[in-house]
Amino acid sequence: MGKRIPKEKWLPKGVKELEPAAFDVVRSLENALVIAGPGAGKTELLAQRACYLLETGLCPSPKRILAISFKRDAAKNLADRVAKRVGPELARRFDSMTFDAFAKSLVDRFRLGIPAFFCPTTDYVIDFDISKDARFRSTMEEVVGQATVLTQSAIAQCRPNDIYRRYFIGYPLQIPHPSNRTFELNLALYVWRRLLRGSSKSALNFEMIGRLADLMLRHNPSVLNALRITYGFVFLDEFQDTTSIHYALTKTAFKGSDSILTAVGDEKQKIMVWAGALDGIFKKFKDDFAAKAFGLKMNRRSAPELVRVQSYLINALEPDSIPPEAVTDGGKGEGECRLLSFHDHEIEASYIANLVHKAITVEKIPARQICLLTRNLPGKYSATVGAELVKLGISARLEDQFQDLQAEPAVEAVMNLLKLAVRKRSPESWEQVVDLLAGIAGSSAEDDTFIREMEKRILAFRTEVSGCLAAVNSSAQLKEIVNKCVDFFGLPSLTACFPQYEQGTYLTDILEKLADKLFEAWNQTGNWDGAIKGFEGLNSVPIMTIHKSKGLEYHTVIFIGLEDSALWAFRNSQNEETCAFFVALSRAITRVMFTFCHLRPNTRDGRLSHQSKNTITPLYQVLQDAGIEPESISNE
Ligand SMILES: Nc1ncnc2c1ncn2[C@@H]1O[C@H](COP(=O)(O)OP(=O)(O)OP(=O)(O)O)[C@@H](O)[C@H]1O
Repeated sequence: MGKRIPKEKWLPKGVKELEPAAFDVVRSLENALVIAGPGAGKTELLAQRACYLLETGLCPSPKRILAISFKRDAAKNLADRVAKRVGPELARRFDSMTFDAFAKSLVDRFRLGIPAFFCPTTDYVIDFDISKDARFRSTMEEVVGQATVLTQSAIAQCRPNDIYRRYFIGYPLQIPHPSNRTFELNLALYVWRRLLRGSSKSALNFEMIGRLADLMLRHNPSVLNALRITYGFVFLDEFQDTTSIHYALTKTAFKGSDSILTAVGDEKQKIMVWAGALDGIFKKFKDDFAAKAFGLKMNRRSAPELVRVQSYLINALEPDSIPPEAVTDGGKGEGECRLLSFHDHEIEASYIANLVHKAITVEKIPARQICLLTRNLPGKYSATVGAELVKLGISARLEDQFQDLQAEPAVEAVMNLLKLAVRKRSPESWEQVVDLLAGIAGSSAEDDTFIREMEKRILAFRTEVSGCLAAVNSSAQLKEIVNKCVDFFGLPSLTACFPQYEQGTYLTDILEKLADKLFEAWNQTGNWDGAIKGFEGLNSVPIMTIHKSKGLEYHTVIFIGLEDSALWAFRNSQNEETCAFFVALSRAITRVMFTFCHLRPNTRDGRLSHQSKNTITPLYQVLQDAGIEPESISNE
């Protein structure tokens, strides 16, 4: 175990300095709310704070830190940053997960503490479609006749979305149910019951799981107490996107406790309103948790020119806010923002492909650092560019199929073993495998006897897997090897370390996906090293939606389709589409481009359609105010 660092001697890790306000938050022992713009270092601040609390002993064993993020890759990213800095032993007390994973872990571990009416079966299935209109209507129809009031005609009068919004999302579950139930509440309770008990396995979505976790905590003071004692510190990243369900759970879990909460967020990046992000969440948090507010003024991500352009948009979104300051000696260059206008998507594709090619071959920017962004439907918007890139020998891939998968700890564990089997040297994988084995054995990765024993095991296993990989010629065979890797750690041990794998078929599903994707990559490259790199996307240009790009950053960002039809929900300079545009703009470190095509295949039937930019004129206006004029690019 490393030595404790005295509080006054502790210094930030891996960065030269922190803004004074950020340093104050890192060392704060009261609830805090950090509101700051993109690239201000909010996530970094949380990572530093975790190091501070763990290394100085302010979060002493067995106390833990709970960090909640919105996306699995963001949670993993934060966990990795902390582990790298404090080492595996201290990092074991840093639990970084999504809200959904947190709620699910509570439901899975304390399922029997959920009052009987709402208690799901152990093997419940996750069903993302429950709330879809037609599906919810048919579940409503399935409860016809279960109570005298539940007649077909009465149910037909109810709108599925209203019932779902009011009683699945908006209504804190209660036991006993109020006696003066309205018809709608009655119906909703029967629908809950149907989903919980209608077949041998309950069907739940994550919103329902959030509600059940909240209910369980409200009914089990001992579990609530244990949770509060365990988590002395709680971090909430991307707090602007907190939904009513997430917030209710946060309040039930930690309001009035001794746990110290740190929330960080940016109202201008609020792009989850469609998913239920709460209005006025910062004020609610400040009031409910008596949190002290902090602001950060730097933008440490983007080059000065980009920070300058961003400040015009910030002014449109939040006229009263103070413009951010750029870091000028950050080695990012001056920065470049361009607005490109094309006659059609083919000219656009060839221009972008050439530009990406030049960036990779001449400027030596890694493909992974060049991101193609779209508002929605990235497969459709990037299809022509993708084909052009292939012609130039550049691989590009849709990240949505990989992002979550790669963030899974089981996938990381298996990939580390495969890397050891395929590559002569892979010190990072070696270290991570040893750390995981040490975690499983409850041993120390610095214990010599343990290390020697593990080395022998790993070396023998690596030889065995290496032989198996050489003989693979089907995805089924690869699945067997993947399972072998899981057995190497031991399934029960792995699930004990990562309780998310205890319930249902989740682990099997992700391991199957891993084997399929890896096999696909092997088919493309013909060798296992290439397949691993292909799976990890190390040599591919990532393609994703703005939502998937949250929290990420790239040297170059190319946003395809700054058009009315892509940003169809745009209403004014302060609505969610403007925030989405802001997120896109602020992902770039050095260079950002937005494209417009007069003719582009529409996303419904692929026919060429005329595109307009009338509704989103205010966005163009902001760019123009910043001095960014459209460049008309013709076919050369
Ligand atoms: N104190 C610092 N010194 C140097 N670099 C920093 C510092 N803080 C953050 N960074 C770097 O700046 C970039 C942005 O940091 P981070 O992702 O934490 O910002 P953020 O505020 O969470 O951004 P966003 O809200 O846009 O996702 C990262 O590359 C990070 O490593």
